[in-house]
Amino acid sequence: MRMKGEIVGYKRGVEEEEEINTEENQTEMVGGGLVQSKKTIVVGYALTSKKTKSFLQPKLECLARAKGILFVAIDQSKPLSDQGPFDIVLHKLSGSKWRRILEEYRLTHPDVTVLDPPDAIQHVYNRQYMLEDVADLNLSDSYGKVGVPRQLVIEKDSSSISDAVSKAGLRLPLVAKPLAAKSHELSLAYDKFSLQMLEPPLVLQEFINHGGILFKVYIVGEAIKVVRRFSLPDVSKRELSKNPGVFRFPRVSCAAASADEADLDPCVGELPPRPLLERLAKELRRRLGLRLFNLDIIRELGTKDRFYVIDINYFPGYGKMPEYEHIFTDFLLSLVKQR
Ligand SMILES: Nc1ncnc2c1ncn2[C@@H]1O[C@H](COP(=O)(O)OP(=O)(O)OP(=O)(O)O)[C@@H](O)[C@H]1O
Ligand SMILES: O=P(O)(O)O[C@H]1[C@H](OP(=O)(O)O)[C@@H](OP(=O)(O)O)[C@@H](O)[C@@H](O)[C@@H]1OP(=O)(O)O
Ligand SMILES: [Mg+2]
Ligand SMILES: [Mg+2]
Repeated sequence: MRMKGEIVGYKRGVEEEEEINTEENQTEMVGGGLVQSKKTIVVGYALTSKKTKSFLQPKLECLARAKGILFVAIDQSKPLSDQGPFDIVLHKLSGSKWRRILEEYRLTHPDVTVLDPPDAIQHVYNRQYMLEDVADLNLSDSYGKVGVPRQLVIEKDSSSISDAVSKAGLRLPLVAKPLAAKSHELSLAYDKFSLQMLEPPLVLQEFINHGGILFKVYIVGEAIKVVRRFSLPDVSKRELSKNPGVFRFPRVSCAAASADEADLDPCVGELPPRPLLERLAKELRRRLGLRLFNLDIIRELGTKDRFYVIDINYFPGYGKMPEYEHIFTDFLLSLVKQR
């Protein structure tokens, strides 16, 4: 058991350090310098080794330590309640066994913040439901309109896809995405005949021309950070008629380079209006019950303010988000303050 974990003797004056207003927070003068002893915030993490490497970079751990936050790896071979005690549990692991462990832990440790609830994460791991809340929200104000592309779920039977597409009135080209959001093999279908080559279960989504630029909107609690990435290029009517077939992309988004420094047509590269994103993020945080996620948003080509959310990812690659170490540590501190 951790005895009221404390960092003792930490010298103030580190630029990034912030005051933590907890009762345990004490300061005292020692040897002429202001030395602080305060409660350490212990964050247990259960992440894949890939995620640990990309997320838990030295710059994050260093700044966290300076702010009194300690990251501790969760040992999956031991009972969770025998570890810690944690103030926060950060996780992104798959499997029903892990989900059950976490659910039980949440019930027996209501004072620990589990980021995020397993059920809420499962909801966005299925592309059938992932965008439902965005569609229901139907956000439209003076800053713009946010929707989702029309889509159709195909559970099985590839021979029926063409009929289902006609019946639903979906327009080609269509993006075919595996139903499981953690699978990233995408296809672009240019003609109806080729649709039978696709392998269900999948969602078929209308492809929206967007000038080849995508906005990644990273959300960390109340904080929002937007970056530009290169995306799939537009498909012209001419191309559509001349190139029948299905084009497969093993992992489109992974290869997508940052477009923040690119010389872009302002009509394409201009970031979505901040107030619109603030409203969208606030609503989705509440409706999805998540605090750590990102949205892939595109602007329909030829429009100024018609946006589509095409993907939502739980605990995305924050290591690629500018200033993530500041944003993330501030967020962790705010969680403890709120309590
Ligand atoms: N409806 C659409 N219209 C236009 N382009 C799209 C559409 N859906 C997907 N794309 C393009 O395909 C890429 C991958 O799609 P999506 O983001 O849904 O896949 P993903 O594998 O879940 O990505 P990530 O790695 O972000 O989780 C997008 O980044 C975008 O370039
Ligand atoms: O690996 P990366 O750092 O690129 O992060 C990606 C992350 O992979 P990881 O969490 O498994 O590492 C993906 O998660 P899964 O779909 O596999 O759950 C997904 O969230 C992507 O959207 C992230 O890319 P980003 O959207 O931030 O560009
Ligand atoms: Mg994506
Ligand atoms: Mg995704």
